[in-house]
Amino acid sequence: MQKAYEEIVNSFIDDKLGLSQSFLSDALATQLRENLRALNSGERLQAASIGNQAKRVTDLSNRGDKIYWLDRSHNDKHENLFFDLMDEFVSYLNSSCYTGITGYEFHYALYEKGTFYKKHLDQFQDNKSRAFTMIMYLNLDWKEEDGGNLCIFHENRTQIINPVNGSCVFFKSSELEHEVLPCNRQRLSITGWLKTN
Ligand SMILES: O=C(O)CCC(=O)C(=O)O
Ligand SMILES: [Fe+2]
Repeated sequence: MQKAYEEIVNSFIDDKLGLSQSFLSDALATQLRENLRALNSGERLQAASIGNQAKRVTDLSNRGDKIYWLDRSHNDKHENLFFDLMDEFVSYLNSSCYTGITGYEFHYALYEKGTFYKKHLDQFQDNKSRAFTMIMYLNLDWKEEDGGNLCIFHENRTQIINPVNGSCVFFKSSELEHEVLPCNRQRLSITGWLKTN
């Protein structure tokens, strides 16, 4: 995994946007995709909200994905393998880049056809604990006509990311505004935040 971690850190240093095309193994991506599909079939996903605590509201004009928080207490073998990978990545970041990450949170996200997430920043105004955003994609054979690109708004250009299976993006949650364009087919991912105190 060291190579994927280095790819992320090097592209983050160069460009504020860490990127690896092969962060999740095919086997783990397949298992997580199956988990997410099963949760969706069992109607376990919830409409995502915007805002924090008391200000939390569902607002489909801004955000149409459905989510489910991962947790080690689910005792799901594949979720736990995912957390093992995140623990390893956080140790790598803290030891090689002194990032001081003390926690994290991750949710599955499913965008049905026609849904999107308008331009936003991931850090809440009243809580700065989200230091880095990570997004990992679980979509096989994603094509241009499927839409659903992640647009990253840099100072003077927009970077377009395809939500390709196993790939990962990583950026500072307070820094880069971003948007998910409308999807023309179901779009699956895991999104999370690495936190500092
Ligand atoms: O799925 C993506 O590409 C981005 C998701 C996102 O911006 C978020 O959940 O905050
Ligand atoms: Fe976001």
